[in-house]
Amino acid sequence: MEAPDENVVEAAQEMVAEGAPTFAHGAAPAVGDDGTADTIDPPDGEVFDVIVVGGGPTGENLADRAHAGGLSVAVVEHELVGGECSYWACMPSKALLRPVAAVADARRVDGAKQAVTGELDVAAILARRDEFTSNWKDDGQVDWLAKAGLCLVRGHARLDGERRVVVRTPEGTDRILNARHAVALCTGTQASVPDLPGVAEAKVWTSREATSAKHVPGRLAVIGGGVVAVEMAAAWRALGSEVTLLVRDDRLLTGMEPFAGELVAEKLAEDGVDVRFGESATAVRRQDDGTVDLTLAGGGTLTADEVLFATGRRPATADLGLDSVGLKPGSWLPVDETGLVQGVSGTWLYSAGDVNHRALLTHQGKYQGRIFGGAIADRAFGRELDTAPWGRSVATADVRAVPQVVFSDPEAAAAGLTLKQAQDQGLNVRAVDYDLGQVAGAALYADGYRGRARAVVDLDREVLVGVTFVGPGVAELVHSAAMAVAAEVPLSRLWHVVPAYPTLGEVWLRLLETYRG
Ligand SMILES: Cc1cc2nc3c(=O)[nH]c(=O)nc-3n(C[C@H](O)[C@H](O)[C@H](O)COP(=O)(O)OP(=O)(O)OC[C@H]3O[C@@H](n4cnc5c(N)ncnc54)[C@H](O)[C@@H]3O)c2cc1C
Ligand SMILES: NC(=O)c1ccc[n+]([C@@H]2O[C@H](COP(=O)([O-])OP(=O)(O)OC[C@H]3O[C@@H](n4cnc5c(N)ncnc54)[C@H](O)[C@@H]3O)[C@@H](O)[C@H]2O)c1
Repeated sequence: MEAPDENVVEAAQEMVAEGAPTFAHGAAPAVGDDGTADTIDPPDGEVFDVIVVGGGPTGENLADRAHAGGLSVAVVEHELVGGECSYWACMPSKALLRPVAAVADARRVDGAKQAVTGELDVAAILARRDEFTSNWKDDGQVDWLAKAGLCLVRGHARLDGERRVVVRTPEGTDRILNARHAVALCTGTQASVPDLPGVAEAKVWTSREATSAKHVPGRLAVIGGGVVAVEMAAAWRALGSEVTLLVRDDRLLTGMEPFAGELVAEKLAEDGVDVRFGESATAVRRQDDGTVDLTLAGGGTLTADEVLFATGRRPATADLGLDSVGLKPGSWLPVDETGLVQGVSGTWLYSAGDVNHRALLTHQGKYQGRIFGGAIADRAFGRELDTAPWGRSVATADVRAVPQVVFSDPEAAAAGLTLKQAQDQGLNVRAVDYDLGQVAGAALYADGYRGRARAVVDLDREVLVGVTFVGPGVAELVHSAAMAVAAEVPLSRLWHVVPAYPTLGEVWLRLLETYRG
């Protein structure tokens, strides 16, 4: 099976349909040739209108949009085209979790549960996961780049002053690229592991090992309480590991409404995960027999076969030549609303995706890629940008309407702000809550359905600024929430958006009825 790739399929179809040419290196048509563009006189090397560093989902989309806007684009990638998401993050993690959810759903329906008589087939799940990562080969995405008319440069890129990038190729030579208009840094993040005694020698797991492991560890200790910790604890528990989850906070998923973490923790514990709040490790030691001992902050030790540090991310900018443009190596790259890196003069240096720290999610990186790629082309051709909120050239949704799904059991799906985030922003809001189990569609979906929904209403404008659903099957509701929040649909009009009966979506009506009283 050829694994579908969420990052590229749509754009590939579009570009293939257009029959976009593959540029020879440096020979691409130059916008500067018409005399209207901002040009440079490169001392040496090849010249492109735009150089994109990092061929992850963000870089691919930004490159595609800049090219569609009429610019020649080089994409530099030092590992696999497709980035973290395709090989060690979204795709493999969801490939591990989907069979778990399918069986859990069947087990929640009387009449269906009787048909689930066996265990999960771990080997088949791992094999299917491997297919979804194309066995960690990027041929499919490399083909797409070529069809999209983008030039792939393999190697490690470093900035070397304004609009100049030096690429250390796999052969060990340096290739110099000059950008007429823009350099876009889309280098993503790496796992951030705390510098505990023994951690470097202990060969601990990060998200990379947790998503690509070929064997199920007997005992897995997971450190962290965020999305990676929750999803990977759920996946490996279902695949057979004894999992201990060490959470230094007093709840899981602190970025979401509190009830999300509560319901997820409850079910993880029911499924046999040992969830310990207010606990973390202070030292790690890999023993001669291969097991790992964790010294616990609260006293005592925990022995496991593997330990996963799911303790957040750091920007992949330590070896990117940032000092050559006055930026600090290893720092995040915050941007203005059009993607320009703050602290660098001119309109040539952009950053997009995880590395700018706006919203560490594939779909938001792709969104920024579309918006900033368009802004780069507009600036190159001297077109006026539309920078009003929700305008063509700004990534407003990053701050107002980010959707996210945690693929735990139950799923947690949210768009926009939590109640607390809205209050912290000074908005005059009210939370409207509803027990999802009371919705007919939910009762049909699963016997004894447990779930909850919250809408956060901006009382001054009577629009929604945030919506959260927690329960089996709610992932597919998230786009309705994102639409309501991003489109700022007045509640008076939402009243006319009639949910089909009997679906989970009827929760929308119940939330509105509860609000109206
Ligand atoms: C376990 C896990 C599960 C996740 N699940 C989801 C999910 O379900 N949904 C979701 O939306 N998000 C998910 N995420 C987050 C998602 O993976 C990231 O938001 C996304 O990958 C960011 O895309 P990016 O293109 O900005 O960066 P990346 O995907 O990290 O791509 C950056 C690319 O740049 C390359 N690069 C870096 N430095 C250089 C250099 N100097 N020279 C050349 N190339 C370079 C890298 O090799 C890489 O290919 C998950 C993350 C993890 C860890
Ligand atoms: N389904 C999805 O959308 C999905 C799935 C996985 C990851 N992601 C994204 O990837 C990013 C990374 O996820 P993550 O879970 O690694 O990071 P995170 O920042 O969401 O969570 C990190 C967790 O580690 C804990 N932690 C940090 N340092 C620690 C330390 N020294 N000791 C003990 N605990 C510590 C934090 O308290 C927190 O609970 C997130 O932004 C997330 O949105 C998304």
